[in-house]
Amino acid sequence: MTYEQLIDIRRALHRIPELGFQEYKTQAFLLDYLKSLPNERVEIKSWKTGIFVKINGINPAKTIGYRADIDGLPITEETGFEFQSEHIGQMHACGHDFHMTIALGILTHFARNPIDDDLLFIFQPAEEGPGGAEPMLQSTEMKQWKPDMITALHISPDLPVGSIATKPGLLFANTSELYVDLKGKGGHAAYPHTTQDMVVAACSLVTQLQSIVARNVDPLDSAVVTIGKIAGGTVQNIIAERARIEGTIRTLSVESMKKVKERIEALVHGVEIGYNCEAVIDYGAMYHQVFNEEQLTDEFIEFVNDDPHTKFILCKEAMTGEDFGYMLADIPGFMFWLGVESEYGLHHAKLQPNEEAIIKAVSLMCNYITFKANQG
Ligand SMILES: CC(=O)N[C@@H](CCC[C@H](N)C(=O)O)C(=O)O
Repeated sequence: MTYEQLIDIRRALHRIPELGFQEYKTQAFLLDYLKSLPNERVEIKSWKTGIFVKINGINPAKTIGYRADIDGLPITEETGFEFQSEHIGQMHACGHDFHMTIALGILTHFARNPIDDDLLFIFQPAEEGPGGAEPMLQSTEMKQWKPDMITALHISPDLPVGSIATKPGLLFANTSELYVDLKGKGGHAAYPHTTQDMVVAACSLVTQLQSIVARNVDPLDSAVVTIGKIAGGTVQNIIAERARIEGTIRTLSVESMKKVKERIEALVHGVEIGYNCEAVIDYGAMYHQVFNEEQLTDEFIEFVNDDPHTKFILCKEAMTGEDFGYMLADIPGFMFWLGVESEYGLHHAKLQPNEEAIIKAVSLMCNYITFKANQG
């Protein structure tokens, strides 16, 4: 595929971001493109709003897997691009338009130039939530076509174009969403003594939650408790009967996740008593940590280091979450960052990843997959 074709695909996908398990237009776009490929060796199976694509090898000894996530985020885009999102309130602000385009670029190369091994491309819905990797892993399609190794990339706005970063072992954190619904007794703004104000209770809870990382987690360990949304009340002169906070928890170990949740539960219970209200906690979706298999990752690092067009950066683990962690817990493989240098970061309305990174990633991964297939 040419540079221009890749850019056209990325921009077309960028226009139509959709939230988890609602990726209907995205799936239709991908299927349309896939059907245009030489079909002697290509098998396609839709799974919910995702897709499995198998490219049958000439003399397969193994199956190499490659996963791309396909969902967008509930953010109103502010890039001002001519190809800006057509879906108000939704944006590819985590680079999944890049991820899909790169996967299509690699896949197209091997559909036209088959190699010995079988290849499995996975276009996975709902990475941002509630999680598509785990159910896809359990699907009959995956059981039938299960790869022997698997890889995936994520764009990194912090790194320069032409660079790749990863590390063996732990790369991304364990995650859990967090929702707390508070219910008290609302009433007239002028009679607070007859009510239990859930705006005040929610604000107090958010402040108290900050003490968990500061005072309950070992400073040499790491954790994140972020509240991304707080909502409550109706108008300025009614005391709120209900409030809701929404957040996410990140830890580097399963034990720390357990401890952080215990502290959250204790603080929420304290708010129930202190503010005379009812509280319900829901942990929503939880993601397994991303843990890179050592041998394959070391080999990939060596491969990248030998590539004169790519700079390798050994990175630290990040508090990002990725449900690709479920696939890596079952199939040997690794994940890595792709440098796309953007002034604005992931999950920002002005994220502007540099498109030059797309063709570089396609070329690197075509070479890597060929190298793996040549190992027999
Ligand atoms: C790569 C990335 O940004 N992933 C998301 C995964 C979100 C998981 C879940 N919805 C949560 O918020 O816990 C991330 O925010 O790290």
